[in-house]
Amino acid sequence: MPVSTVPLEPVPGPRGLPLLGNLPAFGRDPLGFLVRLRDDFGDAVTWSLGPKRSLFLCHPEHIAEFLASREGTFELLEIGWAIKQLVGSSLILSKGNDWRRKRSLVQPAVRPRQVRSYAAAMVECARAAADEWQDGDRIDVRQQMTLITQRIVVRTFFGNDLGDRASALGEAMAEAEHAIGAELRNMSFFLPDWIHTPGRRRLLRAVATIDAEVHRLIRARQRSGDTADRDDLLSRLLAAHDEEGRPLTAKEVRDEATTLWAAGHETTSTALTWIWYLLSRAPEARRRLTAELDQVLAGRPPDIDDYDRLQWTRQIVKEALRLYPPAWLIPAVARDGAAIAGTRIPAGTVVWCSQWATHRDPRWFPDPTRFRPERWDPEAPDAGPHHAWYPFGGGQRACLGARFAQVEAVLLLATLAQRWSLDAAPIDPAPRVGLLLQPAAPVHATLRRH
Ligand code: HEM
Repeated sequence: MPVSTVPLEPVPGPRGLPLLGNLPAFGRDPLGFLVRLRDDFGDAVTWSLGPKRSLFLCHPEHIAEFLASREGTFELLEIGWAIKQLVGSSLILSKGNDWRRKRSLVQPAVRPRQVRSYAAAMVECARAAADEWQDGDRIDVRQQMTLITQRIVVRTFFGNDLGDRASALGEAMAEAEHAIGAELRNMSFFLPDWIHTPGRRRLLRAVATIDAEVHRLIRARQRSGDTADRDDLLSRLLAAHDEEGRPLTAKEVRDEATTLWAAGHETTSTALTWIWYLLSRAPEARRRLTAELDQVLAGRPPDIDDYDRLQWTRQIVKEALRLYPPAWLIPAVARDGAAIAGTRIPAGTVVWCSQWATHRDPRWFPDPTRFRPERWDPEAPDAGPHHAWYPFGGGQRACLGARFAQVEAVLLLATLAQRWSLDAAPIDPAPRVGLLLQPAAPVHATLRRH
């Protein structure tokens, strides 16, 4: 585990209200609040979220050490009833040995070799969408990107088994995600579990549809017994065995597949929405993108071997993930013995770091609010220490789908930008805060065929 060489000297942050602490200020403008903590107080700021003592970390070395120690001296912050309904007891909510077992069983389904086998489906789904577009059409970018990432999930996770049930499952998933987002935004996660608001009832109905569909697919696969011959994610999960030879149960397979779906498609479609928005305002970056696609692909569709060759395309994705990281906050609760840079953190303290605050820190990224993919040029990098960029988190609990997501974003951008130019209308660049950082208003773009 990396141990920080930068001393940790926590200082008190802004004064808060009795009982509520800084919760109202945080609730009003979470992103602005965190940036003010960083600018006005420094690298390690204590503040309070209701009665809970919190510590906000801003220095990349402290953040790296914090992320790396989470499976030892920190534990997950409980995030409530709604997410549990969707993901059950999946690895994302598990701890200790249970988490280790599940992570090791799920990992093979998304490791780089496996992602290679999903790449063709990613490109096909993007091409199918690009075929449906018409010159001059005005599209809702997020809606279109979500449609494509949903199709990719359906294909790469379940093969072609879903048939015409794909849209029912997709709609149920979208409904469940919407209900969870609303629960977080309305702060209803503070309500006791037994209170079923209309939003919670909608969530339960959507989850019932998801359960029925996914269990139907699992039973069909188990009956046909052909998981070894198939390359989709569901087959990989059904074929996985732990060290003692135990497979995942059907319920565990359902929980992990649903988690990967939920964790994996809206994050990527959000990232792509920001990418198109940023490219619309960066003509030089677009020109370089077109030139790279012409030179590397010469009119043919991209494949997985192009991923490494599409250097500028990857830089665009990386820079967009810096400026608008879909996941923007990582909390964990200190246990006995927690320490960072040798300084003890009292048990029960909620420790936070925020990709938004670190990625926009001028010490690590000069001119931090500007979209400059060239800062990632391999010959002349102009970006801070390695850990100053962490859209996928870090340490043992780092995003399991980071490779999947990056390959998907690069191949989708290449496939679509090869044929289409998107001119997005300006919107307020400040994002809307929810589980993910979304554009505050729909991003509408006019399509122009190359
Ligand atoms: C741009 C897209 C994505 C972003 C920005 C993103 C970001 C993140 C972040 C920040 C975490 C928490 C990491 C930590 O606590 O250190 C995470 C966890 C996770 N992500 Fe992603 N993710 C993306 C795409 C995906 C995809 C495509 C999948 C699956 C196919 C996925 C599956 C997961 C899982 C399973 C976890 C939980 C890991 C664990 O607790 O052990 N993510 N992701």
